[in-house]
Parts: sequence; structure tokens; C-alpha cells
Amino acid sequence: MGRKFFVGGNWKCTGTTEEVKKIVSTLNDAQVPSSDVVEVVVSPPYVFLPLVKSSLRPDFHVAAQNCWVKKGGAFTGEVSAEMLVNLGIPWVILGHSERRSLLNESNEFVGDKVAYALSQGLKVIACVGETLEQREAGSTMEVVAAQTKAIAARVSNWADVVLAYEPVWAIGTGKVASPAQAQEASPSFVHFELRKWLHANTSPEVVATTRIIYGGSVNGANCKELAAKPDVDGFLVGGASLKPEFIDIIKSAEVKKSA
Ligand SMILES: O=C(CO)COP(=O)(O)O
Repeated sequence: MGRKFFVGGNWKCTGTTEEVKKIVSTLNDAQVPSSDVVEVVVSPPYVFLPLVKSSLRPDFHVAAQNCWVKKGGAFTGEVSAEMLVNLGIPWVILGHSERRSLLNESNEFVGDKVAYALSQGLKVIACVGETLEQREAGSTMEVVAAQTKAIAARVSNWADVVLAYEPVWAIGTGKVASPAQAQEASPSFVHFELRKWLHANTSPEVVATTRIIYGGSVNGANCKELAAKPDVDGFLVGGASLKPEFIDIIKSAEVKKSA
């Protein structure tokens, strides 16, 4: 199969220099599976990128949480893909639901950002996911497919894309779809459907190699059960990525290895 487990930590808009140093030191001291087994990427706010980049262990990598949709210039307050490349930041998260909903980023805008970031040599964690209303209306796959389509329409090379399925209703709420819930609500089911979507709309190689990771209230207690699901290739973790349990989440890659 050859999809390396991926664990991302999205620190969102939190932290002080002291807190960042503490998290980095916890990560640096941790015993985790080798980078052959799991790819670990942490995503601090922009202002802490140089600090994290220069102090984080070399087997973990760094992602920005966003970047501008095109070449930098007169765009006050924005950070360009070129600047991230210049700083040696290899990854960027794009299309997070908090940006889609709070900052009105449309599917097309996110697709354009993904395409531009890739064109500059960044690797992209592209986020998709439905809201509670959309899920209750039964339109989960329609929404997620439209978000993925806007990316696929602009991207021909998927080698540097990780797709993150993050149902909005599961982010920061403590609610994770469990196997006990209706099957269509469970992350593995949406992951399965997403892979089917890739099958219908991309190439066999993209289907086989693209990692589809899950985000939404992943923690040290539920990560192993989620990691065992066949179409879950890793996690994008918010709250728990700021805590020592992030190490346990990284270690859940072992579940996949032995599966
Ligand atoms: O939004 C998320 C990661 O990008 C998930 O956040 P939580 O893990 O805090 O639910």
C-alpha cells in the first residue's frame, strides 16, 4: 500500500514563546517510531515558525497554517508561499474549516491556494469537511466531494498533497464519530468514500498513494481505535497536539504498521 502514517499537530492561534519552547522540548525528548513509520509535522502560528524550525528535532517537520493565494506583493497582513520556502518551511495547511467558515474562504479560493503553494514547492495538507447542518441534511459526501473537486480541478500532481477530512462538528467538541454511530457518520466511512471519489476522478496511482488523514477531537485515548481503520492514514490534531498525549497519537502509527 505504501502510505506512510502522517500525524500533524495544528497549534492554531495559540501559544507564547515560553509555551512553544516547552512543547518543542517535550517533542524533542520523546521516543517515537522512526520516520520510516510515521511522518510528523507540527504547525505553529507564523510568528513562531523560525523558532520551531530551528529548535525542533530534524525528523519532525514544520507547516505553516496558511499562505497567500498567489505571489507576494501589496497584500497587507498576508504571508506568501515564497516566504515559507525562503524560511525552509516544507509544509502548509490550506482550507482549514476555521478559515473557510470564519474568513469565508471558498472552495475555489482554497483550490487556487493549493495549486499556487504546490507550484512553489510546498507540500500541502488540504482540509475538507462538512458542518453539522450539512451532515444532518445528509449532504456530507456532496460537500466533501465539492471541496475536493475544487482542489482536484487545479492540481495534477498529488504527490505532495495530504487530504485532511475534518468534520466541523468534531473539531474541538470532544465528539468523534465512533463505530457505534451510524456508519455514514464515521470518519472511516467518509475516508472510504473519499478514496472512491479519487478513484473516479484521478488516477490509480493517486488513489493508492494519497494519504487521507482524520481531524476532529483526536486524543491519546481514541487514536489507536481510529488509526486501526483501514482508510485512516493519520491525523490532524488540534487541542491534543499541545499536550504530551500528542506523543501517544504519534505512536498510534504502530497500530497501522502491525495491522
Ligand atoms: O481542527 C483540528 C485540526 O486541524 C482539530 O482540532 P481538535 O483536535 O482540537 O478537535
